[in-house]
Amino acid sequence: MPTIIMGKLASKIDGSVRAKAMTFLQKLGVDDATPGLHVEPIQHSADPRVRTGRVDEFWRAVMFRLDGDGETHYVIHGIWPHDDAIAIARRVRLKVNPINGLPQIEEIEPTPAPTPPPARADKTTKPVEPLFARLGHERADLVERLGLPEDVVSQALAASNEDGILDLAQRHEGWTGTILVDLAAGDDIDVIVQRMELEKASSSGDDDADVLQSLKRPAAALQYAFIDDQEELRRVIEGGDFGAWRIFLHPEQRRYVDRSYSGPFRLSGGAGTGKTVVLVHRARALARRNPDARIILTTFTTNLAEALGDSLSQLDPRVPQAKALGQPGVHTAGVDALASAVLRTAGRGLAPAMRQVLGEERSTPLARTAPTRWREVVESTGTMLPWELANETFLASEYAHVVLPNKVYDEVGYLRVRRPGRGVALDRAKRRAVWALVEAYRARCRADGSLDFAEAAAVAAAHLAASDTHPADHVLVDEGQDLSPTHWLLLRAVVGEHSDDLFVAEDSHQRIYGTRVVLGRYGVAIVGRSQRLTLNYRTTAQNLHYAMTILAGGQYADLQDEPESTGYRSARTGPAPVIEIVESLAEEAAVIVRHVRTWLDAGDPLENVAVLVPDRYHRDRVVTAFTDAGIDARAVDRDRPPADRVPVLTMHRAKGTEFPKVVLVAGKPSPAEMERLAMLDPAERADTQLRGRSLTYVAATRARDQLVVVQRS
Ligand SMILES: Nc1ncnc2c1ncn2[C@@H]1O[C@H](COP(=O)(O)OP(=O)(O)OP(=O)(O)O)[C@@H](O)[C@H]1O
Repeated sequence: MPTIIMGKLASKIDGSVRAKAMTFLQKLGVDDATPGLHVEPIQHSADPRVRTGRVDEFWRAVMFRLDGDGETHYVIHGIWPHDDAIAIARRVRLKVNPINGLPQIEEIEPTPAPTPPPARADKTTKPVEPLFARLGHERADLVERLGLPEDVVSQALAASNEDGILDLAQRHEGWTGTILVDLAAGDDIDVIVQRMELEKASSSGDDDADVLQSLKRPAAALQYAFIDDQEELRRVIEGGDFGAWRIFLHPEQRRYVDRSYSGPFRLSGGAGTGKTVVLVHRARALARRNPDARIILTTFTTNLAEALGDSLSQLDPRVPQAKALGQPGVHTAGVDALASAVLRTAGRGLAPAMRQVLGEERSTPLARTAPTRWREVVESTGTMLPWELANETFLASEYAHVVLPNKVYDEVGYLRVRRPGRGVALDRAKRRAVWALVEAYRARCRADGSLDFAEAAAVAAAHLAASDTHPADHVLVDEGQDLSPTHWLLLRAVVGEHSDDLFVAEDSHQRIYGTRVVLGRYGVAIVGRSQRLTLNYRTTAQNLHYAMTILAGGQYADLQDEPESTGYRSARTGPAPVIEIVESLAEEAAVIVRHVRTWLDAGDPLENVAVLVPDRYHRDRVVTAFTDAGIDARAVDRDRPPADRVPVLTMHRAKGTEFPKVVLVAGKPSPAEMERLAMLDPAERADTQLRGRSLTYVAATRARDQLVVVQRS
């Protein structure tokens, strides 16, 4: 039975021919002599291995037949109308690049590349030096060390700016385009050689076997996928460009998916760099390696966990998804739901853990304390603390970062405990006063029997640690920057300390909940096992530049307390973001409706367009404005974004989503918020402001192609 190797170009077939292409490839994968397929060589072709096949009376597939490893393989190059297909089949040749060992398609009479318009002679300005010259990239290195084709190098060396290079990269799929993007970002040649695992190919004397070998190299996976079975074939064809993440992984992504680590591993990377894609692939890889393994895929919220579960099913519906914690397969759940599952299973056995963490028991540990409880306590309890400490932001954070992780349950314990990284120093008197408020808080919780979210995770962690049972073999965490200390204690207790125990994806620029955490303080020792992704797959270079300006100047640190770097690049270009300044809420609504209507009139389906707003108040106003304008829109809360309406989401809810076109309402803090900020201690205030910027960054990076930002003057 021939093996099908799908090229990325071939996976982007015209929608009208998908079903027929599927039937053709299915039959080819069973027997290439099946009547009707007409798999035929082409006379006078540049490559004797080239074949065409009949998809229907109009469409033909262009392929290369390789007979290596004792089997027949077909590399599917693309599907075109009959005459085009014959012309293409005559001039293409599949070979191994002698410098970098990767598969390369050469065109004997290449279609002339569009020549950039000549720079207008302007005597007043100096001619712009091309980008690669400015970056110090030289022809010899590009050709002889990276293996880039001569004609591509000539065009790259002539490009005056990043846009020119990105345009060129978009015309060259696979390793060529990826290397061009890296070069435009200023990467060193050696770094690229190492990252892409480029290496001269040694010849075995059998050309077909050599090409097959090159197709198996990690960087070849950017462009070619070996199809295991019919189900996989269907997913590649139906997924088209949007499904590329399922099949064509970057060699770096592939490495993080497959590699084994001796302990916790951390993968950082900006918005849209494919962290979630790595996690989902890794969950599948772990499940395939050991079908009995109990794998947890977790994140901060239930909505995000649902999206992870959906992605896993899209990647591979055959991966067993475990319904409950502790079962074999992949169990996907929000981290607070995991805590609740541990508490539920423990039942009456929880009492010792509650006493250990809180010094007391709670009657209904499955009930969660109202989030307003700290405010009620501050408002109803007299205290000598200054207002910058007697507020819910400081107290909730002190409780979650110091009191609970250290299992402090009396004043003596609190007077002694270390408070690293808390920013605000507390003398003895202030500590006593803080503890009095903690006692008041606990008394109220005792009265209604509930645990708050941070307590629930702490108690669940203590219970597991005491029982010395680990309900998981591998834990994969997304949005790690948002998890609180007791979440980490819980995850550390859920899985034993062994290889591939914890794999954490995070982006400190996207921390929008809670206070910064340093993992090493909660038993998660990453040391030396940490890497970063930098290639943004989602956002155009223009939108990415805009999003990065939101972060400029902010002091961000990662989960290992190191300054977070940026240096992200995008492989796509598009229009510059549009910034609209408005003076009133009414004008804001009118501008939003106008942009959305323009997109819809141009043929965008409703679900391609999303509006992101600061809060629920704005959200409901925007939905009403759409309804008044006769546009179907829907406020998205706990449910998934609808398929047939314009979704309107708060920026918090937008985390983990993406849309081709986005209107972002940047908002302005309300007077009440300004007042709340002014009351905070300077360290807490700076952190709250940093989170605000992160929220806008998260929202701006949800746009794939076009972004409109609406700001109040
Ligand atoms: N190898 C790939 N080929 C094509 N598309 C990819 C690839 N990897 C990721 N993508 C696409 O890039 C987009 C961003 O990926 P993903 O959501 O994994 O990024 P992320 O780093 O988790 O982003 P965020 O932090 O913003 O949530 C998605 O549309 C995904 O399908």
